[in-house]
Amino acid sequence: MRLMEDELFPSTPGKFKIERAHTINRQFHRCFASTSTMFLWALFLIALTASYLSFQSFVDTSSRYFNASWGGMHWEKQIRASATPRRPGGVSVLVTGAAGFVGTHVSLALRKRGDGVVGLDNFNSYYDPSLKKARKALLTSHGVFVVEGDINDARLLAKLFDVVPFTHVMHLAAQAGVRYAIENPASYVHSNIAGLVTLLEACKSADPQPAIVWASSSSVYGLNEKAPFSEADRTDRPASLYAATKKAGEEITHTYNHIYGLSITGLRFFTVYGPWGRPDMAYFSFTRNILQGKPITVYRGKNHVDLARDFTYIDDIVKGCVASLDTAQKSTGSGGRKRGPAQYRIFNLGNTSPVTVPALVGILERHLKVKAKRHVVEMPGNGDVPFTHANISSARTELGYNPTTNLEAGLKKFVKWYLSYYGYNPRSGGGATKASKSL
Ligand SMILES: O=C(O)[C@H]1O[C@H](OP(=O)(O)OP(=O)(O)OC[C@H]2O[C@@H](n3ccc(=O)[nH]c3=O)[C@H](O)[C@@H]2O)[C@H](O)[C@@H](O)[C@H]1O
Repeated sequence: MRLMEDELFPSTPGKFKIERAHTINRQFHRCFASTSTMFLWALFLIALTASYLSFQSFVDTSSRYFNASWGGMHWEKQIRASATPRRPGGVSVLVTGAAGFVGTHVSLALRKRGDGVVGLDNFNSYYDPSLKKARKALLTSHGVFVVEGDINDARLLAKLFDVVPFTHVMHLAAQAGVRYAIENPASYVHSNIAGLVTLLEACKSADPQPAIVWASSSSVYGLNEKAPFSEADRTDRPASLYAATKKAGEEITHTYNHIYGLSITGLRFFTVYGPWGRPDMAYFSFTRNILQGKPITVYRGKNHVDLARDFTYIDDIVKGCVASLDTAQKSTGSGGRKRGPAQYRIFNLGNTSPVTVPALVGILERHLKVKAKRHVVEMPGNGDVPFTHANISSARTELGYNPTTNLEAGLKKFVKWYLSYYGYNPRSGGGATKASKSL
């Protein structure tokens, strides 16, 4: 085997060879010297890149910190102040979806009687976020602090429970709307399944564990034909993905109740309407179109049967929500472990008197004093059910729930609010022209 030395010092001695050997030797040292210089340069470049990257990450972290909509001592102080009850025996409630329709009303009702309330809302653009901002402004004016954040943000939830020992969670954040699920199915999984689980994980780990009251839906009855709908009826035939995610929510909350001892109350809301309502709902969009002289599409069921809903006025729903909070027993777990069986309830919150969609349009025409341009079409197969009708005897017995507002009276209040909020200008129905400060 030839050694490297043999290459440099060939076996036959001679001047040339010796000189050549010296030359090679010099080249070797030069080469070695340049390699070590390169090595130093490489080291220098690596160090430079590393300092640049760590500086970048420092800038990123700092800007995230400074741009974050939550966190910091001032923020924590605001959260604590908002969560502190102002009456003896008052409760401290985290309301998710607080800038939503039901969330705003429930938060205000709790605040007005002296409970501590902190709101959480992601202000997504499913419908006009300016309406959500106006609701937030209303809450702020009543001393309710609303955090801008998502129920999927586990860090934020952990922080909120770290700052405040909430006694209750009123979980109203959700992707609502029956027919929109055809367009954006993932949003239902994101909010109604993944978001719910993230919230329950935070609640289960919180110390103390809060009692949870949350919004299920009348839509879980799906293709049920037995009327009125009772809590014990079948709910395994949902007609829309929305309904399926709400039904899944009932199963998921049951699991957390069973494993971790979380106190759970699920409320099946029946087509809730009223002031500060949701623009995607029929009564709201019909009002806008009627005032703008645009046609409205009225769906009709099979064999020309009118569709009907057990429309429920917001004030009645709020009473049901508050009564649910008041009658909720404490969760039994701690440190993420169940210590005993916990309460699990499901209630219908409806009005018990279904009204057909054409009759709803008739009431709106009277209150608005404008005739609607009705465009009647067959109900598309996109998740709608022909009718809903609540049996509310359980809620009556256990919550003292007693709805008192019929559709005629409720829509009168809605129209009054609509005109005060959007103004009489028929072109302004899509955006706020003035924000009312009262309900
Ligand atoms: O109780 C619930 O669990 C749900 O209530 C609500 O759903 P729905 O009862 O479907 O209300 P909503 O859309 O106002 O349609 C009312 C009627 O108008 C008909 N309808 C609707 C739109 C239209 O353009 N034309 C029409 O005839 C339509 O066919 C229907 O017959 C909530 O949106 C939902 O989030 C959920 O909470």
